[in-house]
Amino acid sequence: MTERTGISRRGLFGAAGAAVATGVAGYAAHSALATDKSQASGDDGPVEFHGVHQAGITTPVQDRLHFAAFDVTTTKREELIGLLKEWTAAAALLTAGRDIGQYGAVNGPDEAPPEDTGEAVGLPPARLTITVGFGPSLFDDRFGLKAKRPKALVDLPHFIGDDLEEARSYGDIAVQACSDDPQVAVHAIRNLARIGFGRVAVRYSQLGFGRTSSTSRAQATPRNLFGFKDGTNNLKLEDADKLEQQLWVQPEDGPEWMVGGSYLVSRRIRMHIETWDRTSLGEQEGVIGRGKGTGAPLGKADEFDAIDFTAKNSDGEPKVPTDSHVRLAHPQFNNGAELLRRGYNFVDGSDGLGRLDAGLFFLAYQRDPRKQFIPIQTRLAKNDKMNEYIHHVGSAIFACPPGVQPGGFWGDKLFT
Ligand SMILES: C=CC1=C(C)c2cc3[nH]c(cc4nc(cc5[nH]c(cc1n2)c(C)c5CCC(=O)O)C(CCC(=O)O)=C4C)c(C)c3C=C
Ligand SMILES: [Fe+2]
Repeated sequence: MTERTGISRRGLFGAAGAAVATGVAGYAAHSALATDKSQASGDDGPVEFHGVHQAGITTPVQDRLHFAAFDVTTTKREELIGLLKEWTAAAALLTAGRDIGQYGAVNGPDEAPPEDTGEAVGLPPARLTITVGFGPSLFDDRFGLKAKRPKALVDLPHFIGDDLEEARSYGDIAVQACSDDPQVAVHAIRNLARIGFGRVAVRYSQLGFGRTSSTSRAQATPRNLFGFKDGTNNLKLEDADKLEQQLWVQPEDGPEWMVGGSYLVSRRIRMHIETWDRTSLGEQEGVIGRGKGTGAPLGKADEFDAIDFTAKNSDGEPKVPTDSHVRLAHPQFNNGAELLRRGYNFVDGSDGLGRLDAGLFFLAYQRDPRKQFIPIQTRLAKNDKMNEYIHHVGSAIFACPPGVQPGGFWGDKLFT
């Protein structure tokens, strides 16, 4: 497997490039870029790629997303394994803020296409994480993986109101690239797709421009396109015990190759923001079950106050309505089940009917979707008042293996 030989995008002009005579002028031009920090904001450093768990799950949610689902087009198991090895090597470089390949974007021979597409030259790592998952369809007969399919990797049932588009659903392999810089996230997916040419094809991809949750108490809670704080009662990386209970696959769960991994459910959810925007503030708050300004549970003052489901208004009705989103999704009414949500807002142009194609690309990680996403969504699909303003148009589920150890590759234990 390729070692970390890639060229630093910011210190592009050191020893590695000196041996290559071509493109010397290019070095100077990019060197100027490399010292220009104007494109960076906040902590623009790298996130460690290797570890017990994959990065990009509990990592404090970055601002931008490029998500892609791939269909595997080769039928050869060895080619699939080769691809995962190449992807892993490339991802270790990309997340470190380095060009991929030996020569990167601008140091290779004139006669060949550059190994790296180049649009991230001069940009910092911008906390890029790349997270991979395997869909149920990868465990069909093609690659001898049938017996290795985890029991928890179920085909999601049809939920009431589902209006799924095949072309925006499912997929053999998911790649979630998150970064604080949209160009860095897009560069990652583009280069992985390019490496995969002839072995995988992009089935669909989704850009997300604003995070809709926080996965750390150090992060402020962002707002979704309904204008509400989203992610208040999310699983947070500081809650180590809860993460073992609710997020990471445990040895007793099996299969062995998934221990330390997690299951990802993605849902492309259209939000009818034009209708929402004509709805009164009181109605909006009743739909969510929280105040729009503070994010506090109805009847409470602070965002992080506990929700009191027994509190009543003077008319005897619950302050947090029985059909409100937070009531129906709360662990108290779902057998204790929780999710680690790290979804993103999207606006993908308009729908031809005078409405924005806007919504939430919902991403939720969990230990077992049979006990978490499926029962929660079943409840929401039946009773959630929010259903008047949303509909689900894309859906997928993936088994995300544990983290990669140095010298290993994504899903290596699956293929042993
Ligand atoms: C099946 C799981 C969920 C889907 C699908 C979902 C869609 C969805 N949610 C919002 C906005 C908010 N959700 C909030 C809380 C919340 N949502 C879920 C699950 C799903 N949401 C859970 C488990 C929770 C936490 C409930 C709790 O424990 O209190 C909130 C409130 C703030 C917060 O706690 O995060 C908002 C706002 C939208 C707009 C949406 C689909 C478009
Ligand atoms: Fe929600």
